[in-house]
Amino acid sequence: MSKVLVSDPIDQAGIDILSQVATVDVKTNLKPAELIEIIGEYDALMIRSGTRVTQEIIEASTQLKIIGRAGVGVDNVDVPAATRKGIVVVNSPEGNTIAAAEHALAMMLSLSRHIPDANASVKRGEWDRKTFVGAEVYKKTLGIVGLGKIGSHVAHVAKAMGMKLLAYDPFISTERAEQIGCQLVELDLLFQQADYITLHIPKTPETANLINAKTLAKMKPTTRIINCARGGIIDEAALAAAIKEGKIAGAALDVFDSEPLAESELRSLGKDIILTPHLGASTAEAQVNVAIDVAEQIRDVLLGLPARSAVNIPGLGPDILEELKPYMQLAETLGNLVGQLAGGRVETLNVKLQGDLATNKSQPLVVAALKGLLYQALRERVNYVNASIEAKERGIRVIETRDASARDYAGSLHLEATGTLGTHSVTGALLGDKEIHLTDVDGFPINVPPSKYMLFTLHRDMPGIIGKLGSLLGSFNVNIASMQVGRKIVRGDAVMALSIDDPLPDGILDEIKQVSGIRDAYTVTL
Ligand SMILES: NC(=O)C1=CN([C@@H]2O[C@H](COP(=O)(O)OP(=O)(O)OC[C@H]3O[C@@H](n4cnc5c(N)ncnc54)[C@H](O)[C@@H]3O)[C@@H](O)[C@H]2O)C=CC1
Ligand SMILES: O=C(O)CCC(=O)C(=O)O
Repeated sequence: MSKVLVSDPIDQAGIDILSQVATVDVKTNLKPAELIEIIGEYDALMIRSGTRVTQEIIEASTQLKIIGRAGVGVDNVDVPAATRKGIVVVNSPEGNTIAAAEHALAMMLSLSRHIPDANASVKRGEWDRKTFVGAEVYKKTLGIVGLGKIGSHVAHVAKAMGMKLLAYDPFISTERAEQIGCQLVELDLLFQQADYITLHIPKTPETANLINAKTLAKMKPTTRIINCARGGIIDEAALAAAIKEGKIAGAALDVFDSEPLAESELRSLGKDIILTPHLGASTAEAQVNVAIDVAEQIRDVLLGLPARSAVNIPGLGPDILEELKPYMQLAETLGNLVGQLAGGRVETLNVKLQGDLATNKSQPLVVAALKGLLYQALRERVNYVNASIEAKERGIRVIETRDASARDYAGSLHLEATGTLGTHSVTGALLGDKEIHLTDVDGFPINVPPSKYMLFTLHRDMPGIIGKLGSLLGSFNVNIASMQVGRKIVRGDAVMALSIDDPLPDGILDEIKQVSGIRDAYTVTL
């Protein structure tokens, strides 16, 4: 019989499902070394946010087939390490949506009416009606950052409370925002106008410290901020200072840079701040939902069936999966790349399956390309199951074509996306021992393996331009790992693809675009 380790508190409904097919051990509060010691015995691991599944733990496993996260965020799992070992990672993308949205709304109202402090004062035996005069949310402006599942539900309820809704989400179309009753605006305008700001975004390099001293300075002295998304999106020291100095009115936080929250200035801000210990998903209903959702997937995978919300490996039959697996990664990488070249708000994605890939069996590659395209917006929350639905909800038109006659490589994939930065295309194939290569960018032939940080330029093919770009990057201490130029005719237009060792520091892209002969420049992180 298979063995499942449950290392965080999980609702009994989940344990009951697992027990149908496996011996279940519930061992919570394990230290990393203890988990490493015992993980070799288990076929499946079920967690919430308390267990950090590091590369070391994954490497110590010998028969682990699946890691199930009873919740949304899989940021406590080293997903790439699991993928390398062929371990499926699943989550419950929607099981706690309502719980988290309601927590954010409860935080907004509690903060406005000082409920936690008023309650504490009555319980101390006081009757103070002056200190706790609050503010109404009716007719106030709510700025929603991140209009995904939770942000949309918050919008729905806030609208019913008579609030005016502004939203910022670079991956959502204006039409979709309007359907939800929100006006899509730029972030600065939202910061300037909102009376309440609620965050519903993943923590990514782009969103880390999004609320900082500079952005706090743009807000009104009456603004209140709610964060039930992820710690680290707010610079906590800057937030504490802004509240203390009266630059904003207050904040309600459920998540923190480091959890549990240690010594912190945030604790000393009285009624202007509410702190809860990551309770967004902690409702009886959500815990039953996520436990059942994830336990069912673990049960299915242990029975050899596909998982419905796999974050990393699709739920395909083993023979198809074996054949397509290397191409799935190619499709995801190209989707991620073309999405960034086209700008966040992609309207159309053309996927052309070429050569040996021009068959019906390759259809999952279209889904993989969409998963890659949506990665910048949804991170680990996009999977092979929800990618098409998420794309549809975002108004992305997907056009799929096949060309068996394209024979430059055995099989290749051509993606073209139209977004805020115009129309861009990339082609890729697998070379040698299945290494991914970009073979074309915007119609210019190249041959480079993609790397984590890349810079692309469209320029005139003329003497000295490569040197100028190299010196400019050197002056900012940016190290070039490799560089290749693709051109169709000598001294015509050309594309340069550079792999760089680190992300491009802020502001350099604009300087690159000023270099004479360079028409455009794009930077991507893969
Ligand atoms: N406090 C808690 O217990 C819980 C917290 N969460 C967290 O709440 C957050 C939102 O979750 P969902 O709504 O389910 O996710 P979702 O994936 O449905 O929505 C996230 C939205 O953020 C947008 N986004 C991505 N990058 C952005 C950026 N740079 N600026 C603005 N928008 C951006 C995406 O386009 C997407 O629409 C996640 O961080 C999740 O981990 C979720 C459940 C419980
Ligand atoms: O498991 C929990 O309580 C945390 C929920 C959460 O943050 C998530 O699902 O992303």
